[in-house]
Formats: sequence, C-alpha cells, structure tokens
Amino acid sequence: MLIDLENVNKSFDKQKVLNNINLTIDAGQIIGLIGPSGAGKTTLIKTALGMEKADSGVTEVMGTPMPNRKILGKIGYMAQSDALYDNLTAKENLEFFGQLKGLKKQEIASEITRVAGITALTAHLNKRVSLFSGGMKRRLSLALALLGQPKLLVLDEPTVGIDPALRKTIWEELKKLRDKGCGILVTTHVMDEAEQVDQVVMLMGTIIAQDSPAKLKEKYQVKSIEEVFLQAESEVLNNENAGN
Ligand SMILES: Nc1ncnc2c1ncn2[C@@H]1O[C@H](COP(=O)(O)OP(=O)(O)OP(=O)(O)O)[C@@H](O)[C@H]1O
Repeated sequence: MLIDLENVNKSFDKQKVLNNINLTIDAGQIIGLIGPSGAGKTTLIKTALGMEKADSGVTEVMGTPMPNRKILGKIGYMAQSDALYDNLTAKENLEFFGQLKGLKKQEIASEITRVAGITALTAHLNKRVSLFSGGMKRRLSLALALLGQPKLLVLDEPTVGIDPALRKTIWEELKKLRDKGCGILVTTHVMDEAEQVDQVVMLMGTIIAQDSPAKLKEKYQVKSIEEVFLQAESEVLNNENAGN
C-alpha cells in the first residue's frame, strides 16, 4: 500500500476540514480527488504526507507513519503553489532537486532530458524561471515531481494553466507511469480529467462517493462524472439542510 489513511480527522480552529477519511492508494492506480473549492483536497494531501498533523487517525505512506523525511524523498509531490527558485534556470532547478533526491550526476542529466520532454520544456531549460509564464512554472513543478521516477506521485492540480494539447500529453504520461506500477493521487477541477482516473474520490469534508468513473455513472444513472458530482453534492447539501 502506498498511502493508507484510516479514520483521519483534521480541524483548523473549530472548522472540521477532514471528517473520518478512509482512503488507500495502491501501486498501478490513479486516484482522482475532486470536490468543490474548500472541500479539503489540499488538506487531505498535506495530511497524508505529514505536512499537516492529523488530529486523529492513521496516516501512513509506504507502510511508514508520516511525517518521515526519508519517505518524503521517495515521493513525487507537486504542490498547488510552485516552489521554484526564480533566479535559477529551469535546468538548475532540476539539477538542484535531483541532488536533493539523491540521484547520481549522470542519472540527473538523463532524467532532466526525460522530464523536460514530457512537460515540453526542452527548449526552455536554460531560461531563468523568473521569465517563465504561470503555465511554464506549473510544467516545471510537474517536471520536478517526475524526477527520479518515484513510485508514488501526489499532484495537486497539476494541469492548471496548461494548454489542452499538453494536458492530454501529460495525462497519457500519467497513464503510462500507472501502467508501469506507479501509484498516483491527483486533484483536479477538470471533470474531463476525472473521467480518466481509475477511481474517483469525491470529497466534501467526508468522502461522499468513491468508485470507478463507469460504476459511478451507472449508480447515478448519468452520462458524465460532472453530473455524478452535481448529484452527489446536492444530496449532501439537501441532507444538511434537512438537519441530518
Ligand atoms: N493552514 C490553515 N489554517 C486554517 N484554515 C485552513 C488552513 N488550510 C486550509 N484551511 C481551510 O480548510 C478548508 C479546506 O481547504 P483546502 O485547501 O484543503 O481545500 P481544497 O479542497 O483544496 O480547495 P481548492 O479546490 O480551492 O484548492 C478551507 O476552508 C480552508 O480555508
């Protein structure tokens, strides 16, 4: 098991953000986390990785309770905000990160070629990040997460600000990595992307629905994940209004 969350609860002050979350991520699986803004997606990711401390419950990655620095080094994590060195070039950012990850010099060179290809940054490697557009920064953040071929990828909105054509290439790559045994947890607002995952997890503080896109559509008798989402969301809101 790559990620194991059991009965995880997390509040900020008096606001309960994660309510009894149970979720596992295995090798060879893409899990898509969707939910309205403020649903707790980023908090779930950060809690799973030990960047936020759960109030209660089990948070393990690769069988190890988090936080754990060594395990963090084995994860390809892409945060929602880009953590890049603006004064360095893209290549220098990648080299620095590769060293942090403990990759060998030769390996770093070949990995940079590989991840720059996937994220269409090959022609921009020697450009300073301060000159990058928002979308290019997202792509570089993704390239950093892919460096060293980690067994677990955790990607928080990886395709925001990325053109449709490249978005498609990136999803093809994620599927290839999945087929090679990588486990991927990805958040998205794009329903078309949610159609492509192995399991959709709909979050609204609690997990309100979880299954393959096909099974969810069958269960809700609709044609798209977007409709599943709208129905599941309105059921929750109706229940809340009814005081349940
Ligand atoms: N460090 C924090 N301190 C206080 N409140 C926080 C903190 N981090 C998140 N929250 C609150 O927790 C709730 C969930 O936030 P979170 O970022 O996890 O949502 P999200 O589903 O990722 O949203 P989005 O789709 O907009 O990124 C929000 O109400 C947010 O204001």
